Amino acid sequence: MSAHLNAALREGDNPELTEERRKATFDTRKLADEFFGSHLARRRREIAKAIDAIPELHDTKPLPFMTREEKVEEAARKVFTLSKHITDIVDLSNNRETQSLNEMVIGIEGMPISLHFAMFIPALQGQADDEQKREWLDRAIRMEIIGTYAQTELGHGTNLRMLETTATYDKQNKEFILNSPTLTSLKWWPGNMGKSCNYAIVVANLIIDDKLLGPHSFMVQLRDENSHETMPNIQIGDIGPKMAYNSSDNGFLKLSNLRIPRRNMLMKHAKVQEDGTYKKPPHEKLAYSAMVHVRSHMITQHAMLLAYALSISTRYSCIRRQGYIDPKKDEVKVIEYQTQQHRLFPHIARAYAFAFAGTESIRKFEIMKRSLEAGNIELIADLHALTSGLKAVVTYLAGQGIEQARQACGGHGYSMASYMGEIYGVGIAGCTYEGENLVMMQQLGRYLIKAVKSVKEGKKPTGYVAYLAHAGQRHSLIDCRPNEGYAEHIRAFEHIARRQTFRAAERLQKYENSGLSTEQAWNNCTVELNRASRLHTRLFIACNFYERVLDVEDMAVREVLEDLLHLHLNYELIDIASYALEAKKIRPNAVSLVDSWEITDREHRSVLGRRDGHVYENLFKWAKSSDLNQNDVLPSHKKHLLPMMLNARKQSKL
Ligand SMILES: CCCCCCCCCC/C=C\CCCCCCCC(=O)SCCNC(=O)CCNC(=O)[C@H](O)C(C)(C)COP(=O)(O)OP(=O)(O)OC[C@H]1O[C@@H](n2cnc3c(N)ncnc32)[C@H](O)[C@@H]1OP(=O)(O)O
Ligand SMILES: Cc1cc2nc3c(=O)[nH]c(=O)nc-3n(C[C@H](O)[C@H](O)[C@H](O)COP(=O)(O)OP(=O)(O)OC[C@H]3O[C@@H](n4cnc5c(N)ncnc54)[C@H](O)[C@@H]3O)c2cc1C
Repeated sequence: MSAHLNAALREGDNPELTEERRKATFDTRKLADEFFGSHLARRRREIAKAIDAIPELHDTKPLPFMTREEKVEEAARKVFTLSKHITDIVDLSNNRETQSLNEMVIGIEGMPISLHFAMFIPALQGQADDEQKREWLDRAIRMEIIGTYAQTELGHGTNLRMLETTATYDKQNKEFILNSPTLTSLKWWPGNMGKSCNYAIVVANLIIDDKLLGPHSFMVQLRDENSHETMPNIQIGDIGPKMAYNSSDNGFLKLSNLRIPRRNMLMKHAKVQEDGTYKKPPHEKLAYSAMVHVRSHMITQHAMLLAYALSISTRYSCIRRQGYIDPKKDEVKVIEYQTQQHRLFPHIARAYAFAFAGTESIRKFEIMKRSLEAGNIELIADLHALTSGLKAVVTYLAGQGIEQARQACGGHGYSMASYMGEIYGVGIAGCTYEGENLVMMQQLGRYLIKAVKSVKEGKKPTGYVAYLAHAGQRHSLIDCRPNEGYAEHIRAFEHIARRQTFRAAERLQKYENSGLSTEQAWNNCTVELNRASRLHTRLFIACNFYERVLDVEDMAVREVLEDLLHLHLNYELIDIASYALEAKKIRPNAVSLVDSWEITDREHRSVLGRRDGHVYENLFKWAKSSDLNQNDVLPSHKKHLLPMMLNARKQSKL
């Protein structure tokens, strides 16, 4: 491809990176159109340009140099500034546009209205009836109120049925009385609940006439809308610093006989009438809709976190020279080492595969939402199974990829100048929030076991589990002939996933037949079941990648995506680094593959990943700007260490 077509080439860049960009065999803008979808790719460029023109939206100093209070304040300042411009910059109803704006301006460390957009609004959209939407949703969208989603408790998060917060209906006053009866029932973790929010959707166990009716959602006002002071009968605060996400004020909440009107229970599906008559929802798990919404959006978000880490380390690997391959020649760029390529390229392939899978999970969510609006609950189970598996596999593998990308930067990767520490901390939080990964795997496991049962009954499951009905078709890697095409790889993949799912199902059956209770038998098989879920999900990701590549029209882009697909399928199948052949093919395009993610320097917040490749001079600038360098001798040193040493010296002279 002729060099002038490469959109990432600029005058004055580090020549090491320019040399890489000149090798590109495709147009990075066209690949960006595939990665994000052409609409979002264009909008991201427009959003980045709009932000460039508003200096108040730029970082005042690098986030790693800020204290927690400064970070919280910086995020609040930016949210306030954004609120004046936001509707000129993005379409607020478009989650991915709004999310891109958030990542570019505020970054990944959290901000005071993350949960407001991620869960409070989606929960209202999914669970409030029309009258309730008129009362709260419009105000929430205009950001007159800020809300969060308060479900997890100090003692329980995963097992929702054991939540201890209660909402007892008082027929006489037509009110619910909310209580946190024990220490372990305190709400714990909800994002932005500590300091920022004035409302929360609180998930509590509904009790009517002493009858426990399970978790339901209630609108609770936490703080006065004018003074922002905590409301009576409520105790609230921040839970303290975390591994990452420290711009966010995750909080605790204690409710003591708090009375709220009957109509504060979200009543689109389940309803409580004035006389206390309870009407069940059409599907028991509709109250979990906000979680499914986030899970379906987490996949693209984690693909992006992986892309951040890989573009930092791939660019850096092309300006970092260390050691020799031929001792008679100059030191080489570390990207030339076979091990470096094996460390990075399979994860680059995964970042593309995850982004495509994420686009598909969002599409499926939208389809389910529309069909639910038409009164059809059939797609809920399929979507729950799909998003449970994807959420667990992608967050875990993205975490692994980010950590490999950090290690690929050597010592400088450990400095926060690389920003890898924060990307990793934020990435792996996804393994825990929205359902602990190994637990979510079991949710998919239940679905797979049902599919196996239906196959055994002679039925033919459709959709993502259709391949389970092809039992008996043996196909191992050894049957794969070179150049037989990707379909062969997919069939081998299907064989492995199917074999594992049947193995888990047979083991479960064996334990059940042996007289164990269903639950005990299940627990004895969960390692096998989770393996099946993992393989099923990785198969889904691979198939989706394959189908996606078939749709690409631009031949140069299609060719490089096929190289990545080939690498992905081999890597996934063999579960070890790919063959040298694929590595060699990817090598010339490595920088352009990451340039195609079009991550701006502002968004990256990484000295190592700078687009212009001028890393070393900027690392030195970074070091000079450290707070600790503002004084030659630190005040704390004068206070503690110096007296200690002086004292020690005095003692030795005595
Ligand atoms: C100005 C600038 C603007 C910028 C805006 C920016 C936008 C912001 C972006 C912010 C970005 C990032 C934010 C990050 C957000 C992080 C948020 C984190 C929030 C949270 O973590 S909230 C809490 C989440 N908690 C959980 O996930 C709990 C996990 N547990 C469960 O989900 C459940 O307990 C369970 C494990 C699923 C088990 O449930 P249960 O015991 O009820 O059910 P069973 O296991 O017995 O199964 C019975 C039956 O039900 C089916 N089922 C279960 N769940 C569902 C479901 N959700 N949908 C459908 N069906 C479900 C299950 O499959 C069984 O079916 P079967 O009987 O087998 O047929
Ligand atoms: C950054 C962050 C943000 C969060 N934001 C929010 C928020 O906004 N709102 C909110 O309500 N919550 C929030 N949470 C809480 C989060 O949703 C929970 O922590 C999460 O769902 C995991 O639940 P847990 O902490 O109870 O884990 P636990 O269930 O205690 O997990 C501990 C271990 O037990 C295992 N385990 C548990 N149950 C089973 C089982 N049935 N079978 C096998 N193994 C099992 C798990 O696999 C894990 O290894 C947040 C958490 C984090 C980290």
